[in-house]
Amino acid sequence: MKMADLGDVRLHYREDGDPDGAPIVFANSLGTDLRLWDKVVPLLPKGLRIVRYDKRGHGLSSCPKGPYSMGALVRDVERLMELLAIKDAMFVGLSIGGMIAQGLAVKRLDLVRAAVFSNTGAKIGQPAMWQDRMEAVKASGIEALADATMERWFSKDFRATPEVDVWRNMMTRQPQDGYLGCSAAISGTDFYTPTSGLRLPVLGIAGSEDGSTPPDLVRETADLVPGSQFALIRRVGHLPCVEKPEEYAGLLTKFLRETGHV
Ligand SMILES: O=C(O)CC1=CCC(=O)O1
Repeated sequence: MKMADLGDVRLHYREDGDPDGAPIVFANSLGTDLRLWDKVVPLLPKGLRIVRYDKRGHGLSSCPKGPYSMGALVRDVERLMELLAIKDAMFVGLSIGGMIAQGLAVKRLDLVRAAVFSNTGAKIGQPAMWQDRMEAVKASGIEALADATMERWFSKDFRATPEVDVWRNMMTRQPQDGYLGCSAAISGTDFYTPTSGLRLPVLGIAGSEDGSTPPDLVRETADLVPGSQFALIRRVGHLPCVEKPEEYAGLLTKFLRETGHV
């Protein structure tokens, strides 16, 4: 376990693979921590430097007082990558992690050589929806959102398995202030214009049963970047890396090869 002290925040991160290999950085979604990628990491090609981290207010990272801005979330990973001397990475971001990927690529193309916009959007939901969600959490805790969230995160088949409780517990055990802080950041983000200016290899990944960022939104977001690719994983919800890790890792491996990372 490693902790990066970035001044106003301490980020928990983990490195796997070859420290001298081509870097791939993973950013996870609202209500999850870096274990989101546990099933995918062992399926990636050997020889990569694999870095994942808990964004502020999540997992084992510190939880500064909110609300957070998307700019702060982007700055956190920018500073983490600088600290770890990582450049030219493949950046894989899921949901809010995919927003962080867009923001980081816009700001620091030297850090991001290629990006995966997984189950994300240039804009996710409407401010009124996020306001309702934040009020429900303030009134009754994250638990109040858990049942509806599992329906967005997972397909019907997966929800019938006992594993769904693992992810439900992960969500409900995130710090409430971290969940609220990141919700505020999503609510305030509209990347349509900046993402349209990006010029780098992009792969959009969507889940056919994603109740949070439906395939059309992911495709529309990837399409903002000329030459981007799009892949649909069938019979999965918002977290395809959990439901179909082999297919997900297969898409990443193909993209890593095409972009010269392996
Ligand atoms: O909770 C959800 O609906 C899923 C989600 C939206 C943004 C994010 O990061 O996760």
